[in-house]
Amino acid sequence: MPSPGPRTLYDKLWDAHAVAEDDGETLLYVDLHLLHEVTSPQAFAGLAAAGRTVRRPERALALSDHNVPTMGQAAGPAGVADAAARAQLEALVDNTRRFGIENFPMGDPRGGIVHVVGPEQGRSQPGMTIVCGDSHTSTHGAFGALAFGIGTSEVEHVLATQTIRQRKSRNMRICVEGRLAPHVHAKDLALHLLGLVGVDGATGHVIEYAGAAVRALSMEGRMTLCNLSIEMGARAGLVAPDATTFAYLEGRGAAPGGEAWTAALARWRTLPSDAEAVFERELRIDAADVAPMVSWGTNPSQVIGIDGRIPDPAGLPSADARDAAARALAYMALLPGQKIAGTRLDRVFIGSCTNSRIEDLRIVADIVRGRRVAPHVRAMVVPGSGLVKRAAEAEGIDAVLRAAGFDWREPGCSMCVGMNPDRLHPGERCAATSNRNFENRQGRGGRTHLMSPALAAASAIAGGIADPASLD
Ligand SMILES: CC(C)[C@H](C(=O)O)[C@@H](O)C(=O)O
Ligand code: SF4
Repeated sequence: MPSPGPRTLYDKLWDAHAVAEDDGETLLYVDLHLLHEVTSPQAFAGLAAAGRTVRRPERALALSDHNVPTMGQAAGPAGVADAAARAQLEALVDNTRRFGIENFPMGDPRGGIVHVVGPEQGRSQPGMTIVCGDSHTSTHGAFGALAFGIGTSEVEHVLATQTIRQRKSRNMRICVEGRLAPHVHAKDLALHLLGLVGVDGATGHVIEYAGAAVRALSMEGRMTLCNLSIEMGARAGLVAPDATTFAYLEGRGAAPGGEAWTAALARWRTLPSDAEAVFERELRIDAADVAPMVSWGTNPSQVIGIDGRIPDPAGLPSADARDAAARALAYMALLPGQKIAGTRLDRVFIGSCTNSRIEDLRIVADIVRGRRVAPHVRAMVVPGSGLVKRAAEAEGIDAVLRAAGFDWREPGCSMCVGMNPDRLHPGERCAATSNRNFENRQGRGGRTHLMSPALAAASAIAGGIADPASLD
């Protein structure tokens, strides 16, 4: 049932996919179902046990990313030492073969992190509904697609029916006017917004990012921004499709070609929110107020600018916030009032579905070219896909990184999450370009500071948390 009157981008996506209503819930048609090895084995097992088939196998794509080691991938799943990881990787190969789903297995050059590969292959397109058993599915909203994470039982439901039950969220718009300063990137904007909105401040909402500073972002930047929407509690993040979106998609594998491209463009141009559309919540910020950001705590809203000092829990408004901050500081081994810049690091991790695309790696290479990683730091760069890796190698980025002392790895989630051999040791402090700094996430007792690739690169060189401007 189309909503009456002017509609937002979200309303339009919703209306175009609603196939039935029941008791306040809507059954939405799913255009693209992305799968990975961790949240799909039970779904396939359930499907097989019920004697069901996959309704539209051509609308699914499977990737192996969380469990894969980032060295020696050519050996395939059989070469994975951890038995549980190996079983999940092998199950994905078997299940996709059995049900006729396209799969880029471990070691396939087209493979990599699901949220990097979908867009790269041209599978993620404006106007679509996209789901995956993974919270950071919000990334694909950068294309003007309604993209959100689902649970394993829902993965089974989508496999069987190509639909998903949903309750409609409220519309929220974040307008970012003006221009980001030099060395300030989409990641800084996302962390800045997290600091303002909080980790559950956007619960029950779908956020549309708008304004001149968002329009000026590349597709890579928009993906980084939408990726972190889930950390604010939002159901999804969205950017209206425009010339930047179309230029990124034109000629990409699965993107429409010829007359279908012209028809798609005409359709996609109708998607942006109507001028009179109403958003239940609006937030406006000036891009010039966004500093290079760093997290100091154990959730991604606990952030400060690179020139800032660690906050004093005693100054926080509620008992809960004071307790959370005190606990975070104890875990992170940081003191109130301490400057964040200069905090000594053991490790640097550049990668993850937040920041492992070619543009991210170019930024890193530009900063570290001709410099050396500090001797006490172990730094690694993990491209988001095999194709990002190849593109970087064709540009000589790998050579620049290796010469600076970085480890250059094969694609995967890697040290974003401790599900593969790339982990922090207890007590190690790491600058990371990923999206979650939860306790023990990068390895038991590991301490994570979230930041942009630019800051992570500068920090690797300086040996402690550093502003790239300090190297200029
Ligand atoms: C393993 C997976 C279910 C999880 C997610 O949903 O986000 C992971 O990708 C993460 O980033 O924590
Ligand atoms: S890179 Fe990290 S955040 Fe992204 S899907 Fe993998 S584990 Fe999740």
